[in-house]
Amino acid sequence: MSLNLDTLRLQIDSLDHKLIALLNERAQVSLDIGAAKKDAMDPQDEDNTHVYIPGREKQVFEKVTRLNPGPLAPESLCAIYREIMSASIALQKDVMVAYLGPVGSFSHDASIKRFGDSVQYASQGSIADVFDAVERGRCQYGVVPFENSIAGSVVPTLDKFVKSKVKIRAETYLPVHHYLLSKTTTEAIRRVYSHPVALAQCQTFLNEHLKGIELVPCASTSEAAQLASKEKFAAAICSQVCAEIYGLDILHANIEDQQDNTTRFFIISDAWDAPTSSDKTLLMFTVDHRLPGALCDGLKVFKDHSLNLTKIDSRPSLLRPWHYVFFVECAGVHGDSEVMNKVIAELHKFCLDVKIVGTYPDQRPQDLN
Ligand SMILES: O=C(O)C(=O)C[C@]1(C(=O)O)C=C[C@@H](O)C=C1
Repeated sequence: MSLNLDTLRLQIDSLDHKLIALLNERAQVSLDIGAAKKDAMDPQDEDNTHVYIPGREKQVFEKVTRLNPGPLAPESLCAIYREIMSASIALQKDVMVAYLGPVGSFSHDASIKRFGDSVQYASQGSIADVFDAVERGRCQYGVVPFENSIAGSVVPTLDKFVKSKVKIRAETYLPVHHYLLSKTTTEAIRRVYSHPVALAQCQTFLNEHLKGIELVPCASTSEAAQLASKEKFAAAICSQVCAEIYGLDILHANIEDQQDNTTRFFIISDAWDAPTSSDKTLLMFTVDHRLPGALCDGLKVFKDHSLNLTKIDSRPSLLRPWHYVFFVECAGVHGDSEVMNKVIAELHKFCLDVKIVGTYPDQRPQDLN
């Protein structure tokens, strides 16, 4: 038995030898890719080289899943590759990612799942601060929540897109499970902290277990946990990891109204990336309310080009009173394509302030496609 175990461990040692050599060989190629990317840039602009290529990463994950003969679970192999590519990014360039913090927020989780452990992260106090960090160049990438499957659009993110110059470079979907954390018992809670979008996802639970208790909106779910940890009779609705980070007890698990609760995040930056085999594009335009049927005419442009709409929303324009900005996302088209150029030109006939907010590889989970 013990001889067998020793022999098997020798086999693992020998395989690790080969794995380490191969991983470093891959890392060397990645460094060469980094140098090639820099070479392709204007020397004045080298600092703006993009090392994070979401379309290429999607291809790598698809390839790895396809090639996997087992017994490794596909999720395990993808997690390993997440870290391989994270290290690859860090070798090519120091990358800083802004997220809505503090640590333990769902934005933090989404960021780590997207960029891995080898890049650096900068916690921000609000969604607006994430946009600012990217716009001012303090961070090359930022991660912001865009919409939730129960609570709908995240309004501060939509409103920032109206004024900001940042572009959407990638999207990512995160399954979201909420926990009620506290230092006291459910019966003794006097106040519940959380992000308004998280509170909206737990209406049924709150009505059943904490009816009439004061609900305090916060900038993030992890800030809620931080605040609850400083009070004796407070609780937070947040992620499970906040229990350990902020020293709170788990009183109730999975308290969201629907178990398939999912939040979509955008990775924002100063530029989007080249087309892939399957992209989506988010556009924004203002409708001239003096023209009857202007919105209808605007939407017909997408129909005329056989573009499937995957999201539509509107917000007050913030630039002109009683004008509305419409956000329209369409699938199967890249922002730099000829079709999109035609769509933009036609939209200009009925709409004001037409702009592409971003274009990114379609990352919808299989069951949403
Ligand atoms: O293909 C590239 O452009 C790379 O930089 C290589 C690589 C990888 O390690 O596979 C690393 C980072 C990118 O986000 C995508 C892929």
